Amino acid sequence: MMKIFLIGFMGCGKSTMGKKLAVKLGYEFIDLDHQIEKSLDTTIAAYFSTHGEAAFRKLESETLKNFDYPANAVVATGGGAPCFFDNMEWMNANGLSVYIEMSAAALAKRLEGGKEKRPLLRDLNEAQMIEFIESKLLERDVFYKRALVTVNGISLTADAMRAMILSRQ
Ligand SMILES: Nc1ncnc2c1ncn2[C@@H]1O[C@H](COP(=O)(O)OP(=O)(O)O)[C@@H](O)[C@H]1O
Ligand SMILES: O=C(O)C1=C[C@@H](OP(=O)(O)O)[C@@H](O)[C@H](O)C1
Ligand SMILES: [Mg+2]
Repeated sequence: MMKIFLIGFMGCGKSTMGKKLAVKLGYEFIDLDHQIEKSLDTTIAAYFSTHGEAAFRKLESETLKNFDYPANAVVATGGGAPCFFDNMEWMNANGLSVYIEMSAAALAKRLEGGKEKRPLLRDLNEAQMIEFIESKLLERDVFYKRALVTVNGISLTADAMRAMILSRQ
């Protein structure tokens, strides 16, 4: 039984690489944000604007801890998940956490086209984006650094992730 939790800032590739890694490992892929949207029958952006971030964080933590995981799974978490409640400790106690690390500048480039579905970014202009990412990354890095494995998100491949993970088992 193995659960791999992918963590890292918005845009580092948790959802994209998670799907590919799951195929490589023959594990199931679970995107916690998609699970939350499915259970709410609305988007995270819409939920944020009607209920606020605190309500979302509660729901996120409950989904993370109470999801009926298959035996072997690659789990893409949301970028804020490790930074609230005891979520990071829970992940480390229940699986292998993998931090996909990237610089603020590289993240800003990646996120240019993906702002709309991310409520924390959608209202920011280009200058505000880089400023926000820099300060938020600094604040969150202390949580991300508790991951059991760290990989660099630039030119990351599913094969490289697989090799890194298998070497830890
Ligand atoms: N390894 C990668 N190389 C290049 N682009 C990537 C990579 N991983 C993700 N992307 C792109 O970056 C953007 C954000 O990816 P996504 O998987 O949604 O990130 P996250 O789930 O961590 O927020 C998407 O446009 C995706 O196509
Ligand atoms: O960093 C965050 O606080 C968030 C990241 C998002 O997921 P991605 O990291 O997959 O974009 C999503 O959970 C929500 O918009 C909040
Ligand atoms: Mg994602």
